[in-house]
Amino acid sequence: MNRYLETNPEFWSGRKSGKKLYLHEKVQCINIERESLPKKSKKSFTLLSYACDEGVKRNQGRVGAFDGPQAIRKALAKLPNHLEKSTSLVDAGTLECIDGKLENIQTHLAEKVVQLLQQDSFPVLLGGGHDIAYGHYNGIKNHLENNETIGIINFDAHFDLRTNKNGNNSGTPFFQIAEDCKKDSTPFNYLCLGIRKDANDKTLFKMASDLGVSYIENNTFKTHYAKQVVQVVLDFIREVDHIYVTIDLDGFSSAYASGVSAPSPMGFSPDIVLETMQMIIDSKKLISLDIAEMNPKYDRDHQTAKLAASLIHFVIHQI
Ligand SMILES: N=CN[C@@H](CCC(=O)O)C(=O)O
Ligand SMILES: [Mn+2]
Ligand SMILES: [Mn+2]
Repeated sequence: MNRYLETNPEFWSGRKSGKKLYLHEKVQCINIERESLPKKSKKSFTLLSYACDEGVKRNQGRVGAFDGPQAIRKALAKLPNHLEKSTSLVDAGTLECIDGKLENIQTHLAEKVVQLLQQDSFPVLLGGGHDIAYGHYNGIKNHLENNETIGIINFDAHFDLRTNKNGNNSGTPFFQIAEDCKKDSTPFNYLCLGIRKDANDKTLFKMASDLGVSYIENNTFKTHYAKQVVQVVLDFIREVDHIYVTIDLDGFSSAYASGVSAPSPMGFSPDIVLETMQMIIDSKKLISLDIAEMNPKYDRDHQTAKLAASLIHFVIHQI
């Protein structure tokens, strides 16, 4: 069984201004099984949590990502609110995987994503293992018309193109999407930014090459090589109708993000991620976002949760 829980507004706490100066004062907690999202807002962002580390466990990783969404929410609550009054920020609650039935929660997540997109809200999904991506992508796909194309941009140290012949896990989501694309005769548009040669074996590089995956390795995914990065990203964006962005926190250097299952000592830095995100936002094609692999158990001084919160803060204020 997996279950849906609405968020207790008390989870959103911080400095009190009485003037909505902070996000905890701006956010509205809604039970999306029973209520609709606010209607009159010009822009709308909806946070939805995926509390699940079953995929990490199956992939032999360090568990703890179940508590990731709550750690991000706590950090986000304290950040200042610069959103327009007419913009809504909703916390639509949490899907919890409590019985190990990962495949069910991915289906449930896809249904919820459809629901948010149909109400014209921009989904911000909080993970949870990177298996969040399979449910998330399916929600976007089910919402769109058949002929509309989706480009996936994954900020990650890993391709996550492992086969799911023994079940879905945090290392298989993009392989599964590629297989579905083959079945549906639709293109598989996948760009990975920050791939580590020391964290993906030869079979994964071969799989990426066989599937026509575009990627930039972590030694080039730096502001120093901004020109090259811009070229690759813009070329990718041009070819698709919509962009789904997924940020695996383990792509960041562990100097910034220790709180993950599989840390990257020589991962990327926040500045190149922000530059790339700005480009994606400017394209007006960004349809949905998730942040995956947050694992508070290994976080130092809440730095990873704060980094995740700052990334979300950036996106919701730049769109
Ligand atoms: N989502 C993470 N996937 C990585 C984990 C790597 C590791 O455990 O070291 C992967 O399967 O490649
Ligand atoms: Mn990763
Ligand atoms: Mn990943």
